[in-house]
Order: sequence, then C-alpha cells, then structure tokens
Amino acid sequence: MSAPARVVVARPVTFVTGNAKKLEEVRAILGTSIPFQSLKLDLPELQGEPEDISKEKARLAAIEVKGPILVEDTCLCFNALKGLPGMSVHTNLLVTKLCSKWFLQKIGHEGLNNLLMAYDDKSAYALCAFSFALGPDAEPITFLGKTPGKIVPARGPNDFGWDPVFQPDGYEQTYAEMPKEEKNKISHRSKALALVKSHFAEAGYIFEADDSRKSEL
Ligand SMILES: O=P(O)(O)OP(=O)(O)OP(=O)(O)OC[C@H]1O[C@@H](n2cnc3c(O)ncnc32)[C@H](O)[C@@H]1O
Ligand SMILES: [Mg+2]
Repeated sequence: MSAPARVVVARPVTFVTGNAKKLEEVRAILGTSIPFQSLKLDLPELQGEPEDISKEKARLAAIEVKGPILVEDTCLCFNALKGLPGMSVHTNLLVTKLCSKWFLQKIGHEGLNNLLMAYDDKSAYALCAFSFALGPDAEPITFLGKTPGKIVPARGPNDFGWDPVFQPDGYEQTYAEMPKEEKNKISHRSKALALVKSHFAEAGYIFEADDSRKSEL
C-alpha cells in the first residue's frame, strides 16, 4: 500500500477576513483540525458570482500574505428574486452581490424582509464559498456550503449580519436565536469547511509553523 501523500508547506495557513464574527465561527468549527493564523484585512467588496468573488478575494489575500491563505465569501440569496440579493442565477441580466456588508448596513433586517413583501415565496439560502490558495502564484480552489431556509422578521440577538432574519429549514429558531454550537453544526459555513477539511486531509498538507519569530531571538 502506498503511503499517504505529504506536501510540506513552509508557512502556516492564514485566514484573511475583516469580520470578527466569521473568524469566531471558523475557529469554533475547525478547532484544532486545521491550525491557522488570522489576518484582519478589509478585502474589497467585489461583485459577481459567489465562487468568482471568493477566488478573487483569495488572489488578493495571497498577494498580501505571500503564503498559503484561506478566505471566504458569504451570500444570503432569495429564491423569489432568482437568487438575489446574493447573486442572480441563470440569467445574464444582472450578476451582482447586493447583499454585501454595505447593502445590509443600509437596508437593515426590515429592508431584507420588505424586499420579499410582494412575493409569497420567502425561501432563501445561505451560501458560503471558501477559497484556499497555496500562494500568490497558485490557482485558488473553492469549496461551497449551502443551507436552505426562509426570511422572517428579525428574532434573536443582533450581533452577526443577517442571522436574525434567516430561519433554516427544519428549525423553529433563526440562526441568531440558536445556540452558536447548533448554528455551527448546520450552517453554510460548517458545510463548506467540511469540504476544506477533506481536501486538506487528502492533499496531506503539512504546514510548518511560522519561524519568523525564531530569527528575532
Ligand atoms: O472581510 P470579509 O470576510 O469579506 O467579511 P464581510 O463581513 O465583508 O463578509 P462577506 O462579504 O462575506 O458577507 C457579506 C455580509 O454578510 C454577512 N454575513 C456573512 N456571514 C454571515 C453569517 O453566517 N450570518 C449572518 N450574516 C453573515 C456579513 O456580516 C456581511 O454583512
Ligand atoms: Mg466582504
């Protein structure tokens, strides 16, 4: 039997995000399964399909970090609006990510509900696209996670984005009302991270600890 693949990478993985709540969830979901460090950086709010946005974020992050990076982009998509405001699906009319952090800040939870006022279909899905790149010259690989649900009037603590207005299918609570461990079991983010974990296990990456501090001693 052949030995499992091993790819030794001279730097640790850096998860790049400007969102502290995302980082908190990624830490809780990954535990010690993938050791990583984080870098707080406000990458541009790009437009396009989630997978393309995520890949482009990865390219920009890898240029900054000059080493292996992980980024993610998340959308809340409304089925009545053919996938908007996360994106438009199957049309070439409009490909845009309206539900950026600026959009949410301007329109608020009530505004998200109002967008669906004219429709009976309140169904939606949370979509997360993680991208991993070994460095600035490597093509990013993307992993998608999707959780279906519906848009409801806001319920629960208002400490993370659109969590109070998203009620996942099969649950009576919104993401915001659920205990964090429950959200992290079923979320778009945990589904995408499960694929990231499998990829890392199959590829056999061994990320060496950052030895920059050694040279300072
Ligand atoms: O630096 P990045 O990683 O891009 O962080 P961001 O806050 O800009 O994050 P996104 O562009 O991926 O997300 C767009 C919006 O969706 C919100 N969001 C992302 N994940 C969420 C989640 O799991 N629950 C609720 N809101 C979320 C987030 O707070 C933003 O307002
Ligand atoms: Mg962003």
